Amino acid sequence: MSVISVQNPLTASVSIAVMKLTRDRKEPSFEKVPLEEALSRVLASDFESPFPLPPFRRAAMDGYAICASASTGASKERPVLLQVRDEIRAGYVETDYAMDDGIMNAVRIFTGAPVPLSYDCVVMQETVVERKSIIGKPSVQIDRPYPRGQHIAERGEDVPQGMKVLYRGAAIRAKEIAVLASFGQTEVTVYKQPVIAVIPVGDELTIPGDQRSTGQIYDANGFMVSARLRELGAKVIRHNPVQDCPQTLEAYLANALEQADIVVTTGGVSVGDYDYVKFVAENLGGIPLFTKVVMRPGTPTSAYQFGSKLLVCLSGNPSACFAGLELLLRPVVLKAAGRNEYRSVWLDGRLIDGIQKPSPYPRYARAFVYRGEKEWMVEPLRNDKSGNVAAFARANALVIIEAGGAGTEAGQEVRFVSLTI
Ligand SMILES: Nc1nc2c(c(=O)[nH]1)N[C@H]1C(S)=C(S)[C@@H](COP(=O)(O)OP(=O)(O)OC[C@H]3O[C@@H](n4cnc5c(N)ncnc54)[C@H](O)[C@@H]3O)O[C@H]1N2
Ligand code: MOO
Repeated sequence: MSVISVQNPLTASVSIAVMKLTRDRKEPSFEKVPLEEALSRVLASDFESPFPLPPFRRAAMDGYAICASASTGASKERPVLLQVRDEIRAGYVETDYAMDDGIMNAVRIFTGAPVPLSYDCVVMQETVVERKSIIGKPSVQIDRPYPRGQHIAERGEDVPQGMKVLYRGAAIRAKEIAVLASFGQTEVTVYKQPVIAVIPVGDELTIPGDQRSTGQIYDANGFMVSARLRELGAKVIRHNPVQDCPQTLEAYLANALEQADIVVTTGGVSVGDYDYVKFVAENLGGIPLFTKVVMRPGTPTSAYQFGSKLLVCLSGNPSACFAGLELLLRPVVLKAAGRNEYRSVWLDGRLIDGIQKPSPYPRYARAFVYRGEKEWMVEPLRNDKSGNVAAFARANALVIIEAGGAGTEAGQEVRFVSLTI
């Protein structure tokens, strides 16, 4: 029989619950993947630049490469005329020219092209007078002095060779892909993704595409949790809803715990006669980490340890499921994926509307946050009942309302967690 009773739950605050869930997550093992498949994965080692960037000295403007000293003393009244000896386009092989004896000259050059070492300055074409010549080479008229180094990007100026540019545990997004591509990488060493099984529980649940009978609803949580976990970098095994039957549930959980690193259930975790999830978890030998969280919605959220594996039981009410997913599951999944920053980031904002919902526990309400003139403005969503899935769409934050009292008034300073990754 259950050792954790309704009267005597193992209660945890949100921060303790997160600590219990994350503390034993070990560094994942790693694998190599092709560059384009590295998107949304996590770097498993620091990345050092194998060569300098830019890899050669290059022009930063379209114009002419000159020796800055050739322009010394140049003015409108006493312009300097330089013969244009050659043209260098982007993609040309890096070359050098021996300076013609005593002759000051220039080369036509374009942005991104290698600047020959004999030249130390690039002048923009708009600032000179270009002189065509019918016979012989064209020339360029310079009528002001230019500084050395102008419009030249030196080799290694952006990134010297051997510099750490990306760090282990960083999420790989488009900009990290750009860095790796810049250094010619075809493969990336990434952490293996955690495998997470998602099991919605409830006799009333059916799935889109199946016939829905009276009294049934479509499973929203299973799809929501699976999608979010994928966004967070997990490999997800989404199960269709399982009935409120202890034997069936036990078979599913036992199997899922074999296949996955983390198993997530939704629903069937409260105090009803047919809420079997906790009972089955204990029957299977799970060590309870907590069976109640000081939060609303999502109070019945529970978690069990099975050796190195975890079972996280989210509430069935979609908003409670959502709060548990963002506040408790997100940090665990990020850490299991190898991310070095996995904790929620709390920001301060100002409520633009009151939330008159008394609660003995801190309330985590869905909200829309936007930037005001000086601070973040927090707009609580209307009709934010536990089961109102439609209120999700606009939410981009969870705002915390302190426990006790009758709720919070407009104008109050509040803390919120942003729901972007
Ligand atoms: N006597 C008490 N009753 C309840 C208590 C309590 O303390 N004493 N707690 C309430 C609170 S708070 C919550 S939250 C719910 C949580 O119950 P469960 O987590 O066991 O969830 P269910 O009962 O299975 O479902 C609740 C609700 O959500 C709908 N649901 C369930 N799964 C899904 C899904 N996958 N997609 C969409 N909607 C889903 C379900 O049909 C119910 O309407 O318990 C209160 N009761
Ligand atoms: O706490 Mo329930 O979790 O109100 O929605």
